[in-house]
Amino acid sequence: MSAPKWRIAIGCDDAGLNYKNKIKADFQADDRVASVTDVGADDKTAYPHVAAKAAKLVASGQCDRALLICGTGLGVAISANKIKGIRAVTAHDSFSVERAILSNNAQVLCMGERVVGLELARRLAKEWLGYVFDESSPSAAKVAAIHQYEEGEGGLNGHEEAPGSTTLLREKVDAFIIPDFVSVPVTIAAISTSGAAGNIVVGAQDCAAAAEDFGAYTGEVSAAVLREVGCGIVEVGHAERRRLFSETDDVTAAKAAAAARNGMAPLVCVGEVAAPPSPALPSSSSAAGVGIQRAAEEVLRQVRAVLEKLDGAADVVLAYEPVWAIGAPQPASADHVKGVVRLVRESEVVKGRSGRTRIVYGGAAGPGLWKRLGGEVDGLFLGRFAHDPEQFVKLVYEVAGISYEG
Ligand SMILES: O=C[C@H](O)COP(=O)(O)O
Repeated sequence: MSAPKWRIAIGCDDAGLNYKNKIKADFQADDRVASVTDVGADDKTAYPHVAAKAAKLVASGQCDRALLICGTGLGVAISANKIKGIRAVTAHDSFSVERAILSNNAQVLCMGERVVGLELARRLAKEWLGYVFDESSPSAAKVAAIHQYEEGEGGLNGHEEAPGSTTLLREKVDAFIIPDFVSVPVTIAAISTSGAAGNIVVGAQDCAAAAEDFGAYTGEVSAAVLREVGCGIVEVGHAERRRLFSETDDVTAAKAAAAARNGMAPLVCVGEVAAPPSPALPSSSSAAGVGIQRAAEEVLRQVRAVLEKLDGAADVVLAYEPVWAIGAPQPASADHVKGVVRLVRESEVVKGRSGRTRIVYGGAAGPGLWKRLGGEVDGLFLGRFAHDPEQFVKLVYEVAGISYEG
């Protein structure tokens, strides 16, 4: 995955003003930092208010992390931790700063101007930018357990988790929702204050194709802006964009690159236009084999066009959506999907990447399909079946392999 660029909130009380200003200037000059939002204070604002303001920016997804300075680094941590979803720690040594991210995925680091020297504080803040929590590490389940307690769902006997808990779901499934542009901020806000906080990534259905993130592109919504409001994924090249808005593979590639350079996963839609000659026939039949081969050739042309222009280290999700199956009563046959996905996965353009490449299936995807696909795809891309919230939740359970008890 390409190195993230952090959107940082920074704040202090009157006892931390000097360090805050110095570290703020360091952040502004650091190319690992996308933005610095100074929540104050340079007056007598009491630390709880400053800390809560910064923590809320993180909880809402407007910032990725916060750095808070007061006299000891204690009051600001206590206050920030009162905001739901926030893990704030006080740390004044290199090891603790590292573990705050790698073990605890703490989004807020607090330091005390009366405790630590300025140069050490600056060095620790610099080191802090270099750590990224690994969601696949053993620490992820423990961080999820913290969240679970926050939700008042400590689990059976206060220690174990009930089957089907959100912690288990989170370990097994990466879920995302991509509403229309106007609904993106409200969706992010709703999720960040719900029991699903941290479990569902919000994204957008499109972004601008411009090579620059800022400029005179009236009416366009840039990937930079989407990242700023808290998006984590951007869909590009949906069949409707291609058909109704004449979007080419080049345009799709430019949009995918824009998403990736802004730290979001491009969700690249690809799929053959025409239905295979005999989709009902088993894959062993030559007609079905020809259908798979033809579809894979068309799909691979689209995949190559995007991946060849994308940073090989960027994470990407390929949504294989046969155009003829979108909005259809039934999805493509499992044999067809598996055959095409296999050929895409085995292609040089995919195998040669160092970033994670996940392939999901879309097009009338609904209940029962996941099992039929036998683990050969990495997920489902839901359309109509996700419009009903209960159905969506049921399908997430189905993919997680956990029984749904409603
Ligand atoms: O954007 C969603 C997909 O195109 C699939 O839609 P669908 O599941 O309703 O066929």
